[in-house]
Amino acid sequence: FQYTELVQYVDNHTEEYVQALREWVAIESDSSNVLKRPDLHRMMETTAQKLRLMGGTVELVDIGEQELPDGQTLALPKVVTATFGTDPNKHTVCVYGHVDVQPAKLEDGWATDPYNLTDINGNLYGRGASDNKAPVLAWIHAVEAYQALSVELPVNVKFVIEGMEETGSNGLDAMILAQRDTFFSDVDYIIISDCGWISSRPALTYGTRGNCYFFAEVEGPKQDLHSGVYGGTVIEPMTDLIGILDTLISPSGKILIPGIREAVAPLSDEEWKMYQDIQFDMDSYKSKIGVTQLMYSNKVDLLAHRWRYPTVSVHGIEGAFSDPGSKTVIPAKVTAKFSIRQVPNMDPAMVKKQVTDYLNSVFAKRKSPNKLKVTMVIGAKPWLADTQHPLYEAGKAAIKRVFDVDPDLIREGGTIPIARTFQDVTGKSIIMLPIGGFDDGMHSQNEKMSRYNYIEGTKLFIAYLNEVSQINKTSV
Ligand SMILES: C[C@H](N)C(=O)N[C@@H](Cc1c[nH]cn1)C(=O)O
Ligand SMILES: [Zn+2]
Ligand SMILES: [Zn+2]
Repeated sequence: FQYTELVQYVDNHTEEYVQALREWVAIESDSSNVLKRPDLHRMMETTAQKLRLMGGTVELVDIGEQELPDGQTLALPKVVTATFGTDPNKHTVCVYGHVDVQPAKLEDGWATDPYNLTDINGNLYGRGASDNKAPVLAWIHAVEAYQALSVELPVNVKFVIEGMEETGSNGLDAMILAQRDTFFSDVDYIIISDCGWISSRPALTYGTRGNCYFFAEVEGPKQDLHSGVYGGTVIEPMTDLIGILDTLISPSGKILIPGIREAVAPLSDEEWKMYQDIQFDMDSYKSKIGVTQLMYSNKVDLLAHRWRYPTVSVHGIEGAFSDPGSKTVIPAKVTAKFSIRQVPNMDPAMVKKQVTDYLNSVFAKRKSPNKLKVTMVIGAKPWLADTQHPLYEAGKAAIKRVFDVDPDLIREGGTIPIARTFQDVTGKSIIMLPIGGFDDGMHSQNEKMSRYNYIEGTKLFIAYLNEVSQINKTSV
């Protein structure tokens, strides 16, 4: 294994890698904004072209259309698949990633233009830098380094890169099912690098939470009304909506929807011990996010509620007045967006019923003439891996080689909607091998990827491919 030469190659091409990330970040591939759909299509084509230029067998797979809330349809971004090597004597890994991003606007409070990658003290700031463009590029560059030095790839490498992850991976489940016996038939392992470390120590991730995302719409008068002229005479949709939202979770974080907490798998002694052993500084966590108090004051409770208990988050209210200034209006129709992170043994179909029944019953008690409509727009299941699997041993060995430390074994509080589908449909084992930093600010203002994590992460992927090739085919 020519590790030294490969690492040298990476170090010599750092500026090209940063430039590649700059070009990708410049594409506003926001999957939640229908107006940005042409940019998202361009992002998928750009990704495919990079892989084509490397000589991969590349396809842009049409996954159909998405239906919008107003009944119109919109073409989904195609999924990029690529294959490098088909040697039946080698393992085949499939690297999954996404190149769509969360929304970002300078006026949200970014210090720099979110779509112009900006290097400040070795940190590369830009929307999607960490989530998930740099990790996808790092994987591509890892394969490219082998090719450039004419070092034979130790495993066959496939890629599945999608453009709808941030809105629930619409269309990807069906594509995986359709290609289970073709593209995925020779895949041995799936690797995902779409999460971050928990500290400055590298980590391996063995679980993600799922997510059930809801819209709750309350509709009243036929148009917005002057609050001075009509206030006090109409039953306001916003008051109804805030009233029912306030019944979802208590101030101390207890979910009030009947049946939700009962479904959660209990914390085992072994888990408690694992969390206890993780080095995690509560004070630096607090100072990083700018709060003086957290929901829990001890490490185990905090990590458990971050990773393996459900939570309710309220994200926004469509139709509500939210601009600067002091408009005096009664909005006629408002739609709350909230989500409930899912953990074993919750079931999204059950959660949909529990939430809908509960909100309807709470709303009925208000005896309001307004109309409530509850819909679940995403129902992603949680995912959990067996950390005893050789994939994790390979991960530990690769991290030891590159960083000379033992990794943290962690879970991810966020959701990678497709992880569970990969597991259930293909039956293959999955590992999450993150390279994002603990303070990258994914989904937030000033998201960044450090040069260090990007470049050392590329080396980690190079080393990992070699470690996976050492897994004994008969031992798994
Ligand atoms: C962890 C991953 N990088 C991510 O950010 N996933 C999103 C996916 C999602 C879930 N519901 C809607 N989108 C997330 O966890 O928010
Ligand atoms: Zn992501
Ligand atoms: Zn994300």
